[in-house]
Amino acid sequence: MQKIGVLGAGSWGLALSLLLNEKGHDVTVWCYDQKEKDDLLTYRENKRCLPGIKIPLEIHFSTDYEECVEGKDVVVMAVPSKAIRTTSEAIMPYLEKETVIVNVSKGIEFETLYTLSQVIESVVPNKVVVLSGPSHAEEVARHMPTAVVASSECMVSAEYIQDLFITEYFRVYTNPDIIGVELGGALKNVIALASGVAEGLGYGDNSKAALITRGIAEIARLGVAMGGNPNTFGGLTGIGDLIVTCMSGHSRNRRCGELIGQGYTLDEAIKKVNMVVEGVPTTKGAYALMKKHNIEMPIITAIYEGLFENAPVDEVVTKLMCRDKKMESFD
Ligand SMILES: NC(=O)C1=CN([C@@H]2O[C@H](COP(=O)(O)OP(=O)(O)OC[C@H]3O[C@@H](n4cnc5c(N)ncnc54)[C@H](O)[C@@H]3O)[C@@H](O)[C@H]2O)C=CC1
Ligand SMILES: O=C(CO)COP(=O)(O)O
Repeated sequence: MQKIGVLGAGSWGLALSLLLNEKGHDVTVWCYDQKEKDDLLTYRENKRCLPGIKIPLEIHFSTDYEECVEGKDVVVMAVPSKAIRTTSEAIMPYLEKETVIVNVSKGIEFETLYTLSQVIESVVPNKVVVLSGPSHAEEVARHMPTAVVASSECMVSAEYIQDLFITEYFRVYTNPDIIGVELGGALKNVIALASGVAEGLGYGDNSKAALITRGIAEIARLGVAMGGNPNTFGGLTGIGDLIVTCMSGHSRNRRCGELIGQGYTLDEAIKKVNMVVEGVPTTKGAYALMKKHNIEMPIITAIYEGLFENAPVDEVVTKLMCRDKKMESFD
């Protein structure tokens, strides 16, 4: 039995806590505030983001970092990307040096343009593993077969986390290409916003197939420029996660885009989704990375202009479709 702290009591933190508890581990979940903790203790369910999933009594809840981090073998970071740095700083005094950190959050820190493992590593000296892939919490919590990837610069740590999480319904591969794995997981959320907008505008499956296919070309172009292995973008954390997020009714990013396509403002759409929509802050980071690496990313540019420069959606679509004609390329 391993002692595990899970930071974040939203849908993903809870789905992974359930899995680890089923495997016989001792799990303590850090809650953002007293109300989140009280509701979980009262209802043994998170009605906001995982309704209908009961949380067993063996899973503990706390708002105290010390209780969730000190003496743990593994600490799972499942807070929104914007809170990864402050959370890393807050847990630093309680972390033991052997504790392995698993980041399951997806995003880019805008101020530094770091991936989230880079943010964590800039604060704490511990080994960091990224767990990523096509994995909606709503399905994992219901034991629906899912396959993901554990990635780290330290393969011993990646294999430890592979063993920790693997079950008959949750298959975990390893991949040493941490930058490729993380960029795939972060950037797919921006393309999923675009897929949602297409849905909201009443477009069909052709449009979504085009966004997915050209979207992965953009993600891979940036990912390779930043040192990622091109093969990673054809795998679970690349095209796999992009497909599920662009197509699934569970996706928060796709839903947010759909609402925007239907005419809601960005703020209204985020409020209606009522869970973290990582594609929105990630669009800013992706756009800045595109400029920094001098790369062409037309879909990400279109989403940036639509979200942050108030470009009307129909103009954005026309601009995207009427660019100079060219040969199909995959790099
Ligand atoms: N929900 C899913 O199916 C999956 C989510 N992810 C990623 O996991 C991360 C968390 O997502 P969800 O669990 O869906 O989010 P959520 O919105 O359901 O919950 C996030 C949790 O983080 C904590 N939190 C909220 N605001 C905070 C803040 N300002 N500072 C510190 N903690 C805060 C709270 O405990 C909250 O319940 C995101 O980066 C998401 O992209 C990755 C794979 C699957
Ligand atoms: O990363 C995810 C699935 O792999 C979750 O995506 P959403 O945040 O869009 O629901």
